[in-house]
Amino acid sequence: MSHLAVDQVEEGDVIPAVLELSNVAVGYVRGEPVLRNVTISIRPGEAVALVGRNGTGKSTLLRTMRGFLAPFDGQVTLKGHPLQSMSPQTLAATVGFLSPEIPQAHILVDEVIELSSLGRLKSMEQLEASDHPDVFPEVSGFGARFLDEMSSGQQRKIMLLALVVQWTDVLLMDEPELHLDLPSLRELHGLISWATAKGKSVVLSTHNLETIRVLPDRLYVVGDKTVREAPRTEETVQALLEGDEYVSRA
Ligand SMILES: Nc1ncnc2c1ncn2[C@@H]1O[C@H](COP(=O)(O)OP(=O)(O)OP(=O)(O)O)[C@@H](O)[C@H]1O
Repeated sequence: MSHLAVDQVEEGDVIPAVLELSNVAVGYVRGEPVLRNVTISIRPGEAVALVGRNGTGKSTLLRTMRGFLAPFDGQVTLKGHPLQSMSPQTLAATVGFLSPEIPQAHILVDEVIELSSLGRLKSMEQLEASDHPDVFPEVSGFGARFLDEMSSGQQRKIMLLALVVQWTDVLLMDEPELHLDLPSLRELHGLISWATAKGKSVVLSTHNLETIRVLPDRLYVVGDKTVREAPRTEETVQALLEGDEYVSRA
């Protein structure tokens, strides 16, 4: 199934979802799902944020979207195909995943870029010379540095660039703001907007107020063992600040 490029879409067109969850129940112990009745549709070129209190299931949902966790019930489809039937190679080539943990690998940044881009780019220098999001300039000269000899924020920036160079249709980010300083938060938003402008879909979990207020096209609140879409309004933000899991529907 092919997808329309974002600039080919006209008003009234029905844009096929790139990633769909239908009535999904998922968790770690059968019979005790963390989430149930989850129905979500992610379209090309949109940024979607998952918000909600600690332990409600945002990471669980992202892991399900990446195929790391199989649903107990319901179905996840990627570009119209059941995700569970896809090969690990196809899945990895279609859905990228940024984990909140930083890999403690003694590996050069140039190697991270080369491995992540499957050899398309050999170095940070080649990344800089290619079509790329113009962000995080302070790590641009870090090609010959080791990942595990950098600060947490610097590592996070490299991993964000590594996610982008995978060139997947879907980018999943579990709390991408972790360790970033305040100016870098704006750059993260720039990186995500760059990706969505290229037709990529971004799904991220976040506890960051600025991200929630300015970034996502759509917002899903995770709570009460399920997921609800909510409008990106100040009213929703206030409800989230008060810990109200019954945030009104969009
Ligand atoms: N590997 C695991 N095995 C068993 N239970 C788990 C595992 N990982 C998470 N859980 C449980 O699943 C529930 C949801 O956890 P999850 O990490 O998805 O929450 P979250 O919304 O991402 O939280 P946070 O905002 O704190 O990152 C929690 O009750 C948690 O204890």
